[in-house]
Amino acid sequence: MSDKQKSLTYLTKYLKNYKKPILISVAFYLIATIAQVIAPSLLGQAVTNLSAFVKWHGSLGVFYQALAWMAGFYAFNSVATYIAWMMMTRFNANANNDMRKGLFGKLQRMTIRYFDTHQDGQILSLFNSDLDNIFNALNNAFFEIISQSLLFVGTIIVMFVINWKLALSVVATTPLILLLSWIIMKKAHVYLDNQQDRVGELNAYINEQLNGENVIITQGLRDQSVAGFKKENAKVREAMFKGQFYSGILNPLVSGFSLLNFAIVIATGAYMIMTKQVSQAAGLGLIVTFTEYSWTYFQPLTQVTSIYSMLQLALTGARRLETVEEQEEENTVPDGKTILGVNDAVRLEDVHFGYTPDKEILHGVSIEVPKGQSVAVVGPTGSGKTTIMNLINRFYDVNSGAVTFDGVDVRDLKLENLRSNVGIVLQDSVLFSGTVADNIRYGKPEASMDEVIAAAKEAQLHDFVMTLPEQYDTPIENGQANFSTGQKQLLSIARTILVDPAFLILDEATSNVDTVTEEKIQKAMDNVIAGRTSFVIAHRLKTILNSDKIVVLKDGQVIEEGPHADLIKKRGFYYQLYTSQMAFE
Ligand SMILES: Nc1ncnc2c1ncn2[C@@H]1O[C@H](COP(=O)(O)OP(=O)(O)OP(=O)(O)O)[C@@H](O)[C@H]1O
Repeated sequence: MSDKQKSLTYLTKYLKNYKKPILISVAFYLIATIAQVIAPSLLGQAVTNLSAFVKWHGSLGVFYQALAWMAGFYAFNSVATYIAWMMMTRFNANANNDMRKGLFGKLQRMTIRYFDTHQDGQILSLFNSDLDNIFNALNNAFFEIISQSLLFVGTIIVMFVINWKLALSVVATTPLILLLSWIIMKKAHVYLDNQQDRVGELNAYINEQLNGENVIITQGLRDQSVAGFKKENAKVREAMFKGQFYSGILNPLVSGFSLLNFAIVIATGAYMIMTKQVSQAAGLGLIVTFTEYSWTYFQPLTQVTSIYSMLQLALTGARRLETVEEQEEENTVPDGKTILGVNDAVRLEDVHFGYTPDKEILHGVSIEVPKGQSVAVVGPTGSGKTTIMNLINRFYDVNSGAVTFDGVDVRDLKLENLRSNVGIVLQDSVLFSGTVADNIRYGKPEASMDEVIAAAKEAQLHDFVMTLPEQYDTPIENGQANFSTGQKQLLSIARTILVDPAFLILDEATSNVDTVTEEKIQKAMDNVIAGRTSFVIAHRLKTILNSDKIVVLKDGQVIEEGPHADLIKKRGFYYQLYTSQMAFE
């Protein structure tokens, strides 16, 4: 699909529900245009009558009558335009609302791959730049184009009906204008597209730097961060300048041509009077009428060129949003099977997987986590531990082999059913706005306060919550500053305990917390693991000594497995890992 088709597909999709208000507004614009197009001919009549009066001293009745009609038509034009504008503003707000909802909903259905490969800032700019551009264009440009097109066509028809020679003189320069506009618009289109892409990149940079502010400050990287910003900002400035420059020169160009046309119209009218094609009075009337028409005729051209950049930015936005709409969604397997807990085992069976086709990360990994047992996976950084978690939870699909729950391939399970059976405690726990209790209840909103407190106790969080000013009703402050990393992880464990998943994945993170918190986390983890089928990604071997089985992963392959004591006896890779870690404890 071409870029233009993409933009139109997107806009049609969201605007087609508003056919009725659009048609009514167009109808009112049509009425307004008819009034606006007729008014100048009345002005001409008035002038003809006035000049006849000056010459022959007849009656001024027609003059006053024409003036009154003209005022009436202009008033009618204002009222109809006002009604059309009101309807359009309302429908635009609703359509933009639909687009925002559509985008957010779509993002919620996207695959993890999309979020892994797109920066937050780029995604945010869809909301705060692209949708805004569409809103502005719909409000200020879309209907302007409709009304101006109607005015344009109407003016041409009326001009040719009144006097074809003068009508020709008005439209004489149009082919040249259209050719020049086409050339300039093509150039502007490229630069305006570029402008939006650069704005997206700048947003992504700002977002990344703000997220990494702690590191920037502690590592003394502020100058570097500002230098990076200046570089990205300069790209935006350059793209904006070029985009606005090319789209901006259209307007003065067309305005220049419209002035030239006044001269052409007056000269043609004067020529017609001098060559006696028309009487002096009628000729003067025609000149006044056609200078007015010349203005009305050029108005759409100047208007459209002045809003061109706005329109183009909206089309670019629509294209970028349509690209998002086309993205692959998570396959929810609506007709899939369901399981009720884990009754046998969760298995990885000869799994091969790579995030990209050219780089395989897991090379035939097989792991079995029998019901009720805790299996830990250890291995050097980058060996593929987190990748296994991503496959079990079906964030990604295997290239070959299978991940099975009680023998059922996860790809055959309803996604909702799979996720409801799996609970994950991540290293980086996220708290949402709301109270502490709301956050513990996150996965089970209907949980009673007693259940919340019991989960918090089991997760070793209760004592800390009792020290907070409003205890379980304490709001999570912006930026979650009232919670430390360790406390956030305890809260995340409490959340998981409350949901009571059949299968648990723990991405253990005891590395950057103090020893007291570390002990608490350890205790909470032991509590949450007890009696549950679980898979623990271990970074510190001390924490997994009691696991039923330890799987050692290296370069995407299982090289050893068994209980801690057996692996130590074996004196292989695990033994080396363990002894080197213990030396630092
Ligand atoms: N979203 C991704 N896209 C592409 N490659 C990825 C992605 N996530 C991880 N990788 C790559 O896959 C490999 C395994 O990464 P993974 O995160 O599974 O390792 P890990 O054992 O969990 O490491 P760590 O102990 O540091 O967390 C690495 O080479 C990593 O660069």
